[in-house]
Amino acid sequence: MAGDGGLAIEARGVVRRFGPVEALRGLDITVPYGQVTALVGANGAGKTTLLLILATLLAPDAGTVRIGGHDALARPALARGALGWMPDTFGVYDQLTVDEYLGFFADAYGLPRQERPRRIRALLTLVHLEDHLGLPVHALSRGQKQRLGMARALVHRPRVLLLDEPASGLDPRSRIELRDLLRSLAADGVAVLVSSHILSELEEIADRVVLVDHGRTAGDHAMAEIAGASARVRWRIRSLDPEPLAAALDGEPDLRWERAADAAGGAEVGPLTEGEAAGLLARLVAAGVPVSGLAPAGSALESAYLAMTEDRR
Ligand SMILES: Nc1ncnc2c1ncn2[C@@H]1O[C@H](COP(=O)(O)OP(=O)(O)OP(=O)(O)O)[C@@H](O)[C@H]1O
Repeated sequence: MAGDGGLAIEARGVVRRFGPVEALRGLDITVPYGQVTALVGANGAGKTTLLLILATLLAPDAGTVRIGGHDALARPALARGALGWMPDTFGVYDQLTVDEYLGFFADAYGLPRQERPRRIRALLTLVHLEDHLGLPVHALSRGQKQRLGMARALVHRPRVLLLDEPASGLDPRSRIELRDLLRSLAADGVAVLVSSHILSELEEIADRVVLVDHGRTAGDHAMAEIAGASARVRWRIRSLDPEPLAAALDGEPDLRWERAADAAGGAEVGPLTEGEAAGLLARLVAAGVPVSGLAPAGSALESAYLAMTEDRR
């Protein structure tokens, strides 16, 4: 349970093959309670395979998996009771109404009958689908189905939440709401493990980032370490006149830079820390370059991801 200092997820040496493809090659991961942990990695790195194994929906060929303190391979039913799972594709049951759908899962998880209507209403309110009570699931848009999937994952108040690409079909407002929901679940002690390719969004949601590469864990970092002032990121510099900027950047020893591709002109430099960028800015201004802007280019997590995966391509 949350607060006992135990780990929500602890998987060691997980191997999974699909014929000749070794999707997971001895992967290790630990996920604490009360935090949002992001799972990132290239297409085919093994994220979905890992999430399916953690959700007890796919058996590994080797390794150990503990979910909420339960051995997920020996006692999958106990692990399932502790976890909520939101896959990247919405399942079947399209003919049910929204409340029948949630009622079905409430039944499956053994929620007391008298508690059910209140729980379903609370969940629909939580994901802003309260006006859709009684509507058939197939009448929902993709983003609305995704929000219903989130409600489904939370039906039994799990302490461990596994989400595969939860934001992919969501509009901007729903994304912000999802972010707030995940943060508040983590604040309540829930362990959230979320995979996504939208790194700029993960940067705002996650406390930790686990990088999966070719079926193994290739990095495990606190977000503060990646996105804090000491993190090295790329910077965009704008200048009223691009030529003196280019000349000054050419004169900087060891600086990596290239001209920015957009119409506004300017350059992209780095990766540099905030302090190094400030020093560069001071030198450019002192050299008379008409600098009109300096800002991080893209998200810090994107920069860190590119740096971490650079020599693995
Ligand atoms: N059912 C399957 N049958 C055969 N190969 C599979 C199966 N599922 C996954 N794989 C292979 O295992 C590897 C890992 O796939 P997985 O879906 O876990 O990657 P991913 O990191 O989730 O990728 P993406 O970011 O594209 O969703 C890939 O090479 C994939 O082709």
